[in-house]
Amino acid sequence: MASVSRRRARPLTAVEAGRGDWDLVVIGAGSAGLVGARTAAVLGARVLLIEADGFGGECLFTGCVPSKALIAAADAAQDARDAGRLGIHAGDVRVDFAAVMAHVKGAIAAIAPVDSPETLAETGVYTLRGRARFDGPRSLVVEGVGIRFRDALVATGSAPVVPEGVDVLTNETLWDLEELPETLLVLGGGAIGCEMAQAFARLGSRVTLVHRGDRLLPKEDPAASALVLSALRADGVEVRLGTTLSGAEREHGRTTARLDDGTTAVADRVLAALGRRVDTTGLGLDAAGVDLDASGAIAVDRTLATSNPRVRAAGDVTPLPRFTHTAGMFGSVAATNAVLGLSRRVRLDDVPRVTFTSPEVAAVGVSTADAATRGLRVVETAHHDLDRAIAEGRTDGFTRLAVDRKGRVVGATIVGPRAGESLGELSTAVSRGLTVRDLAGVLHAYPTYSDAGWNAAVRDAQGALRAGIVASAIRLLRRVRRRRG
Ligand SMILES: Cc1cc2nc3c(=O)[nH]c(=O)nc-3n(C[C@H](O)[C@H](O)[C@H](O)COP(=O)(O)OP(=O)(O)OC[C@H]3O[C@@H](n4cnc5c(N)ncnc54)[C@H](O)[C@@H]3O)c2cc1C
Ligand SMILES: NC(=O)c1ccc[n+]([C@@H]2O[C@H](COP(=O)([O-])OP(=O)(O)OC[C@H]3O[C@@H](n4cnc5c(N)ncnc54)[C@H](O)[C@@H]3O)[C@@H](O)[C@H]2O)c1
Repeated sequence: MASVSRRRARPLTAVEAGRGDWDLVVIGAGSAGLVGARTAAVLGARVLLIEADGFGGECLFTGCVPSKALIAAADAAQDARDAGRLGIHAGDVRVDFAAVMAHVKGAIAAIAPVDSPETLAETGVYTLRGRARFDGPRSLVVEGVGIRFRDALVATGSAPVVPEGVDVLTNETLWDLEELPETLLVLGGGAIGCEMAQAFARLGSRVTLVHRGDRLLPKEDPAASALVLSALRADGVEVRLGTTLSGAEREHGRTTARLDDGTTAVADRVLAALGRRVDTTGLGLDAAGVDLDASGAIAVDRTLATSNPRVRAAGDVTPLPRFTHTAGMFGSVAATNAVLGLSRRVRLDDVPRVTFTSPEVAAVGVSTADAATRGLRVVETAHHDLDRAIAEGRTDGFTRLAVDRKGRVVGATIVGPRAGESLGELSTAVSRGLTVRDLAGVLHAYPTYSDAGWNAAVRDAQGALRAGIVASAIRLLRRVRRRRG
């Protein structure tokens, strides 16, 4: 055992790292790698975390944090414009884009210290800045220095898909904008496309969104897609469905995009939100004996093992659901399995997801749209019937639960303000196999958006009282009570 790992954890040079005797080497300090490394350290392992760029990864620098900070500013602008509907007149709304971007950068700066090498050292994680490449099944190289490991966790993330030959912004470059584009063309109607199209429209850009599918957010309940489409159009976004980019020319600082339906769209800037690709070129996976799947992602089983039993993978580099919370949870499971020699499996049937449009779309488990084909029933509260939504004048939404034959909640979709906050309870229900009766029996504070799921559960539980053995028991008790006078 080399000298470094007996001392207190700290940032290392490659030469120092090369002298270590590592239980676990983690490649990539994004959500998966950070949580994986911290978990390993908590379990007492000698763990080295290697990062080529910024400790914090995509979520912190180019993903969740900047996008949600921008959305907060955009929503503030829209709330001010919209306040007239409640009798409040704020006057003309002026957007200071430089200040908005300063807020975005401030949010990143405020969170960054949590993921810094110094903070990681306090939790027992050694760190190394540099790009890692495997040169064998139990070894890798950073800056020409060989580092041996007992186990490794690959958490190197993904990159945006970009159309060939078109000058586009992506989530990696969007945050360098110094001026609000007067016109913006957004390609793709998934989470990034919808969130950013609405945010830029609310900040004052004229936005066109081009999506090849026939509905936005194709992974969600179609009723949610329809509400988001209406909301985007109400915010002034021109949404073109069922078409895609076939080519583009850039002249005089503007892009003319040709679409395959024969139309064109002209914009100052184009944002590509076309999904993700995994690029493991340069990672030496051949030398490590780690196989890829057909999409180019690292193939893993549910224990997050790769084809090399000493190498695990987690986060966007795998084909599993690509979110910060899955990256973190799966990174932790992979690290636990590596450090303790366990085979804990990750679950995919209770993964929650939230799209931060206005209204938000939050879902967990089985899609409520698939309920009928799976023999499930759907119980629902339309937000037109929800007192909190009525009080706020935000009734375009619903809360739907998919329920199996045993009464267990196996899926949910919520569309409405703060839907992501209401989802936690329904995620617990799906994850822990709770029934609608369990939910109905929990007192909920009034008036809240989480009332919607509760009300649906109460109605459903009351329905059950009118049938079968429970109804017979109730009738009997009623009769006995009457006889007693
Ligand atoms: C605009 C946008 C908004 C998003 N919003 C949300 C959201 O609201 N909620 C949500 O849950 N998810 C969101 N996501 C998804 C989320 O950001 C990702 O799923 C998550 O960050 C993936 O984490 P990761 O650890 O797998 O990869 P990453 O965070 O990409 O980390 C990989 C790290 O590996 C490093 N690396 C790569 N190769 C090497 C190498 N050879 N050697 C050393 N280091 C290397 C990289 O520099 C990087 O830091 C969003 C994504 C985008 C793009
Ligand atoms: N709130 C969140 O949790 C959140 C927010 C943003 C991003 N993310 C994650 O980031 C990742 C990337 O998001 P994304 O929105 O880029 O990907 P996505 O795969 O969710 O959506 C891309 C959409 O673009 C469409 N598309 C693809 N090629 C097209 C083309 N040539 N022309 C027109 N449309 C085309 C696809 O049909 C798809 O629906 C996802 O894994 C997502 O989960 C999550």
